[in-house]
Amino acid sequence: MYHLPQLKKTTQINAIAVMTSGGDSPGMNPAIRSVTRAALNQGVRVFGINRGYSGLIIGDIFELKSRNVTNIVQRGGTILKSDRCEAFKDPVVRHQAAEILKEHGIGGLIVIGGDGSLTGAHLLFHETGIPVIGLPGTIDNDIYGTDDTIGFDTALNTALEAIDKIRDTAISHERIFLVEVMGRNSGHIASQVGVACGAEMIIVPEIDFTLETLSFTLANQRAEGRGSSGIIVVAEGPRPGLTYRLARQLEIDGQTAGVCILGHIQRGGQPTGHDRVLASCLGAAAVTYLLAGETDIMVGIKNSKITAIPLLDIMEQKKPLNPELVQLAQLLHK
Ligand SMILES: Nc1ncnc2c1ncn2[C@@H]1O[C@H](COP(=O)(O)OP(=O)(O)OP(=O)(O)O)[C@@H](O)[C@H]1O
Ligand SMILES: O=P(O)(O)OC[C@H]1O[C@](O)(CO)[C@@H](O)[C@@H]1O
Ligand SMILES: [Mg+2]
Repeated sequence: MYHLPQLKKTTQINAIAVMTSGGDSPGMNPAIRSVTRAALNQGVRVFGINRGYSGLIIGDIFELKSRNVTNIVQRGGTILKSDRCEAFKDPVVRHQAAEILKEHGIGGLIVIGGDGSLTGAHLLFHETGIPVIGLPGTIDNDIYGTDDTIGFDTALNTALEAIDKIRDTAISHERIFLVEVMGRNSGHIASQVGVACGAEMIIVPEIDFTLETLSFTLANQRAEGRGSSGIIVVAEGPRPGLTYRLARQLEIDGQTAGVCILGHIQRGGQPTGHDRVLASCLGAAAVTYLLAGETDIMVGIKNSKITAIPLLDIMEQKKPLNPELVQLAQLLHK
């Protein structure tokens, strides 16, 4: 069980805002609920910002009452909606956003999102002085400084449910399937999904490869007689179409493989119990930190403890992938 921070309210903040930004993730709703109710219980007003930074810069802001977050703890997606907002990368626009927050009397902002969203939050504080607290809300689990992110566990289980079904067909028809999971810049989903589904091979952007060597390795594994069917988990990576390119290479080399792109199914659905508890604890902790005068931090999990990590670290450092998982999957498949 996580222990919540025991800090007293030391600021004069009497209104805060909350938003979700970047790709949605299952667990954003319980996080919004927790932030809202934790603040209201301390006599602090709460404002919801629609569509992340896109809503902030046009003042799409409304007051959240306790009833607005009723019955959302179990719901996927985000009641506040989410977006990617190119305009927020402009410092002039960030200054305009700060003015809008001040006009509403908002003394602090809680941003639930991925590494990009938290970078935006850091810059907003750094340039305008608006206190910000980040919450790690992304299925990618690619945020430096936290072992876990809200939505990762649900996405992992959604992918596994799909892959277990694909494996039934793979076994029946003695076929190989290349299954693409999300992760444009990181292989955290792929590596954990790969181990958990018993994949024959895991392909991630953090580990260099060429299509030719992958195809060659697979051909060798086949030659060693490692079963007539198989699942290869591929992280989508930065260039769209990787999984199809790999299938084509296999075909050139005389092998055949089916392709399944899991896509946005991984971002939807009811959050797991794990993600609901994580979101509820981190949401309440974010409010505690903000009202105690902390700013420019993300509230995350390190070694099973709730921890505050400077947003600057998140912006400057990349979370390393544990290559042992990729090797373990291969070892366990032998
Ligand atoms: N360097 C930056 N400066 C200012 N704002 C940024 C910056 N990077 C990202 N943002 C803001 O955060 C938004 C979301 O970022 P991004 O698309 O990287 O997703 P994310 O938050 O990392 O979530 P995920 O990767 O889970 O989809 C961007 O559209 C932009 O509004
Ligand atoms: O289709 P969209 O919304 O751009 O999202 C795709 C990206 O978002 C993520 O799913 C994270 O939310 C990445 O893994 C993926 O590359
Ligand atoms: Mg990201």
